[in-house]
This record gives sequence, structure tokens and C-alpha cells, in this order.
Amino acid sequence: MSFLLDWFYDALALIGLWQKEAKILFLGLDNAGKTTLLHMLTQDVSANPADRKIACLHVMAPQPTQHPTSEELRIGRIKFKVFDLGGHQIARRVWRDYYAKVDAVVYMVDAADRYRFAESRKELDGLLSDDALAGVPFLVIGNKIDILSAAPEEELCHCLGLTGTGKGNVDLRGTDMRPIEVFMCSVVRRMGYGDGFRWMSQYIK
Ligand SMILES: Nc1nc2c(ncn2[C@@H]2O[C@H](COP(=O)(O)OP(=O)(O)OP(=O)(O)O)[C@@H](O)[C@H]2O)c(=O)[nH]1
Ligand SMILES: [Mg+2]
Repeated sequence: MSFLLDWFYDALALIGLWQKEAKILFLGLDNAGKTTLLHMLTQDVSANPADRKIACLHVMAPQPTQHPTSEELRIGRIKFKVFDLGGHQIARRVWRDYYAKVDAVVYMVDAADRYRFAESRKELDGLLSDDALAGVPFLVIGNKIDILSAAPEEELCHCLGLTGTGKGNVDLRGTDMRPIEVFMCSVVRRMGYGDGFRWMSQYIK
């Protein structure tokens, strides 16, 4: 079935329809799961299903990201160039260098690490108030819900000071509201992030 979809999107791309290109930043504190998500997405959208490595179905433990990396992937009709930036204190200093022409930000939070919610909120507030990112859609991912003690969506939203923008059911056209929404997920269980990316895709012009 998925090869039919691939063929369909390839055909549309060939005739120049339905093709968008987007620059996406993966931001968030260290240990949130950004690199793990990027690996999963790379596997999920691999053009040839035979290339999907069984190894990636297992829980991966990547090293903390020291240097920004980027990957190109395609989800539906959108080609993404994703930049995975390290989340530890020193790595955060280079986030600003990547703000130019960003189409969306994926901001990841470890939902099981309540001790760091305040720190995560501070960084998120900094991004949301940065003029260079004004109006840019934010997909906030509450990751690691496979951990029993992880905060539920309402608690995470409260701690991050977010109220959401209607999960795509609210028409934001003609308003000055920035699309921002929280989606809970478990990257290692491949749960939840697909809905988040579908939500985000509709706001990429
Ligand atoms: N339980 C659980 N662990 C996860 C999940 N996603 C990622 N992890 C783990 O969280 C740890 C950090 O993941 P990374 O992807 O390296 O985090 P990062 O956000 O890229 O961190 P930096 O590169 O330091 O900014 C790793 O041990 C992952 O295996 C998840 O959905 N559930
Ligand atoms: Mg990383």
C-alpha cells in the first residue's frame, strides 16, 4: 500500500504539484529525544521499505548531539530538511544561527522529567518571543509517554504555559495566532508523532 502512495506522490512531484519544501528545526532540552525521533522518521519514510533496518525497531540510545546534523525526508507531499540541534546548554547557543527561513519548529520535551519542565518552558518562551521566529508554527512534542510516570497532556500544557490552538480544528486564517499545539508521543514505541506532523504540515506554506 505504501509503495502506491510513494508512487502517487512521486507522480505529483514530477508534474510539480503538491510538492513543498520545508526547513524544520528540532529543538528542546538535551535528552528530550530529538535525535531518536529523527532516526525514527528517517526509517518511517525510507523510500524503499526493504531499507528499513530491523535494528531501529529496538530502543535506540544515541549519543548526545554535539554538532548540528541535518537530514532530508519526505512526509506526504512535503520534503523536509530537518536540523537536529543539540539541547545541552552550550549547544543551545547555536540555535539562533538556524532561525532564518524556518517553516516550523518541533520542540521536544521529556514528559517524564518533571524536574526540567521549568527549564524547558524558559527555553520555549525564549523561542516564542524571538522576533526571528515570529509566526512560525510550533509542534510541541511531549515525549516518553511509555514511561508510566510521564506527565499527561494537561499537566504538560499547564507547566509549559500552553493552551493550544485547537488541534487543527480551528481555522487560524485571518487571525494573528501562531499555530502551536502539544502532541504526546512515545518515539521509541512509534506512537503519537505522526498526528503531530500531520497537524504541522497543514501550516507549512
Ligand atoms: N522511554 C523512552 N526513552 C526515549 C524515547 N525517546 C528517546 N528516548 C531516550 O532518551 C534518551 C535521549 O534521546 P536523544 O534522542 O539522544 O535526545 P536528544 O534530544 O537528541 O538529546 P541531545 O542530543 O543531548 O540534545 C536516549 O536514551 C533515548 O533512547 C521514548 O519515546 N521513550
Ligand atoms: Mg540529539
